[in-house]
Amino acid sequence: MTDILITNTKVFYNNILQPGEIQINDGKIQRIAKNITSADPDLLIDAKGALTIPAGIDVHVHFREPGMVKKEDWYTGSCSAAAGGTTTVIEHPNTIPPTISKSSFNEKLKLANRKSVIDFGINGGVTKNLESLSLLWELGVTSFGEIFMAESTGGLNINEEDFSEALGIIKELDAVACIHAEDENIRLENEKLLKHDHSPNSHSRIRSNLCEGIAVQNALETIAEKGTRSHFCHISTLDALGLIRKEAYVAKNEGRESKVTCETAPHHLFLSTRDWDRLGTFGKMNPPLRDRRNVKALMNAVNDGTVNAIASDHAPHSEFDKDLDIRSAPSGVPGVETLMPLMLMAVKKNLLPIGRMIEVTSRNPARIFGLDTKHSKGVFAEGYDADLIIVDTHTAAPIKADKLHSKAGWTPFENMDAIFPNMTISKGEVIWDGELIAEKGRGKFLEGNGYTEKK
Ligand SMILES: NC(=O)N[C@@H](CC(=O)O)C(=O)O
Ligand SMILES: [Zn+2]
Ligand SMILES: [Zn+2]
Repeated sequence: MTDILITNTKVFYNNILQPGEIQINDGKIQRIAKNITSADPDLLIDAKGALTIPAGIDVHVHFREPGMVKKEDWYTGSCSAAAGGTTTVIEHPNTIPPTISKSSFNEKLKLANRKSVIDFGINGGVTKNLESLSLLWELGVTSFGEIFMAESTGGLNINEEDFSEALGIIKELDAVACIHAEDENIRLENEKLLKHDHSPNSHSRIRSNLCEGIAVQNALETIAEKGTRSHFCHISTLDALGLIRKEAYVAKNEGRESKVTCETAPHHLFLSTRDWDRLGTFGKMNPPLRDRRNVKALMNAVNDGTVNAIASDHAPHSEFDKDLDIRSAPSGVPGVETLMPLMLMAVKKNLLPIGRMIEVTSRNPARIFGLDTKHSKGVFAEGYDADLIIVDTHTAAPIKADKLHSKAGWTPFENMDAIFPNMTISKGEVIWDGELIAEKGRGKFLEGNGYTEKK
């Protein structure tokens, strides 16, 4: 008995796009072949020539629960992901309370278990709680961070000494440190210099290219000293890319695997400082919008392998909260639902090949955080989770906030063309087909590598 058979589809398999059929059993991909005649499926999906590719794994989202459910919660955040073709997320710790202790972790886990419609990991926060990191690791956090080197939403930034000590502990645990790399001193200095300039784009100048570059450079020194596997969040500048590229090059020459990976966000790939006029304070995020030179370099870096993953940094804030002076408005933009649609659109525009898109939206995110080996995620092959989307690449349409499912109710990508999935399948279950058909709480917690069964 077969649960699902997808026919009349195209798959990216053995490095080429080709016609195929996919058989799904017990939530897993059972077979991928040209023709599967033996199956007797419960559900036959005729894709009518559309593409079937791995669903997104978004390793950087903020679902705001507990503490800020007016902005988002685990149900709306995960529904938003599902409707945009993402079936796995890793949620970051700057909630209220922040996820920095056993009790705050358990509180978040309970809420997520009750509400999430997709599978999820939870990251452990790193502040003054250095003595709690090993316990958080045993409780099952996916990785640590984002570790804030500078102030951002939630005020969890830490000083250099704690940063260095934290990386030492994370190395001992053999976990991954996710790093928000901006330099707090440079930020403060620039803020002082620009104290009379309250134009929205002053935010890009306060958190300058140098502000990110210096932070990445300092972090790389600590990483080299401690030997910690580290993942840079939302990289946005040429300067940072240069440093990360160099580290990868040196590692290769020395015949070792680099300990460093990085992600960039769709808002850094598809928006620029030109959008300040259109967006005003709604374009405020950390790190900030960059000029066209940086934006171009980022897409090149996605193609040449320097950028390993695309993650949304989904940071929902209400319109009411955003509608303030540039200094007072909170930083962050929603994006979990538009990540895959924008990346598919980029493929259509020949900005990157489909194979590379699949690598940066599912294969690499799974690999970096061990979701492939431990949880059968992010590999389009027999025996792996059937987390798939069916997309018709001819159906580009403008993004409209009122069609999205986040509580934010707005998007910085309004009216930009994107390709939304016709169908999202999570572990062999159709959870989106133009309508959400996912049961609240069906999503499963993906324990991290340090998880030890409670006795
Ligand atoms: N990116 C942002 O500007 N904001 C994020 C936090 C973060 O990722 O720094 C948020 O949680 O709002
Ligand atoms: Zn951040
Ligand atoms: Zn973030």
